[in-house]
Amino acid sequence: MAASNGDMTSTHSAPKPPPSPSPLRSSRFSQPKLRILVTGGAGFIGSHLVDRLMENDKNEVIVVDNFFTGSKDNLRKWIGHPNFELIRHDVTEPLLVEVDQIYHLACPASPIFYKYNPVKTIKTNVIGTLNMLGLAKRVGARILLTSTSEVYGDPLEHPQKEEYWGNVNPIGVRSCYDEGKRVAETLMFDYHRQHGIEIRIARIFNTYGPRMNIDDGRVVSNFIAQALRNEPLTVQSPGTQTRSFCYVSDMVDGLIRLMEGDHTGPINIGNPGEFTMMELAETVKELIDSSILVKIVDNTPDDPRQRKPDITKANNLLGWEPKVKLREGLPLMEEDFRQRLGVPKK
Ligand SMILES: NC(=O)c1ccc[n+]([C@@H]2O[C@H](COP(=O)([O-])OP(=O)(O)OC[C@H]3O[C@@H](n4cnc5c(N)ncnc54)[C@H](O)[C@@H]3O)[C@@H](O)[C@H]2O)c1
Ligand SMILES: O=c1ccn([C@@H]2O[C@H](COP(=O)(O)OP(=O)(O)O[C@H]3OC[C@@H](O)[C@H](O)[C@H]3O)[C@@H](O)[C@H]2O)c(=O)[nH]1
Repeated sequence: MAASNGDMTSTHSAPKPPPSPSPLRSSRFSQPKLRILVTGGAGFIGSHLVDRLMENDKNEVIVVDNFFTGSKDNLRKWIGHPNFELIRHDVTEPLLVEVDQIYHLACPASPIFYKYNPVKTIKTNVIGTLNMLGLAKRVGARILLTSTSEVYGDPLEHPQKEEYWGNVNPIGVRSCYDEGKRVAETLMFDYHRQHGIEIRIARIFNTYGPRMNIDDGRVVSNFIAQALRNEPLTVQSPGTQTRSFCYVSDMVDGLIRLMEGDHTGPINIGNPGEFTMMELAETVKELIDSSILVKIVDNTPDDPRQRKPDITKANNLLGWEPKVKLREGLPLMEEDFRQRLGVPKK
């Protein structure tokens, strides 16, 4: 188990050795495939991750999802494949499967969905993560949590480094998600220190790309869908708030490098290109239709005013950096949205 240079765990007491994996792993007679569980694998990032994992014939992928925001459609091409299994299951209930790695993504990610049933969101983050850690402990699996830039809250440091502890409202309407993910990170490190579980934590910054729900509610999907429907782009006030947008293929690459590497994290995975929401609206207009209007609408409480990852760690420890610029990624998403909305390019 690695606690390497620059790793935050090196400042804590030495963790226990990890629990042993299944005896089958050391068999000299059979060479079993690597069994990988992806929770939330029917969602946006999860399904792209599954596509990448399934490219390797030595992997067997099990997806667990309750289909709250995810869909079987995202996995259609793998259903029936001998290396693939899809289980309808809610991670707030215990799960008994035999696996070697766990990518734990299950959790609604768009603010409109995680605020829809905040108690369920926090249960998913806390009980769901506890269940996946219990599973990792029993079977000796390595587990990766997709945490979030929202652990930095409305950040007072800019750009955000992993060492920054954040500025989060513990009782606000976003807290079910922000604080839920913070507790999930705590649980990961406690299981690591107390039980020697091999953990990996990715702090994901806003990610976009094909396959996002058309009505996901996040800003990139909203603007593209609005532009294609000839509706005004709804910029939430003041419009000067910033985000950094990472294309989904870069994100998946970062997650796999983190899982396969020697560093527990937390590690920021995101694209440091920073845009105001007004700039994003102007870029979408320029790409899709310059006659589209922009409408300033009310914002929601506790919306972070700025967000930009410092990716020095991802760069140095994982050899990772994003490749796809916003202006390259948006047209790929536009094409996917055109197909799904049935709006051909003029
Ligand atoms: N996309 C982003 O910008 C972003 C940013 C930061 C963190 N993340 C994290 O990445 C992960 C995936 O995000 P996404 O954008 O693909 O969102 P998504 O909503 O498309 O995917 C989440 C998936 O989890 C499933 N799910 C939700 N609750 C569940 C439960 N209790 N049991 C089983 N399955 C459940 C959903 O049905 C869905 O398939 C989430 O953990 C999210 O917090 C995403
Ligand atoms: O129609 C819209 C939607 C959103 N916005 C603005 O766009 C910005 C980004 O909002 P989004 O809803 O896309 O996403 P957020 O940045 O708030 O959270 C996101 O990033 C962190 C992840 O963990 C979350 O899963 C993800 O939703 C906000 O400032 C919001 O006010 C608009 O201007 N118009």
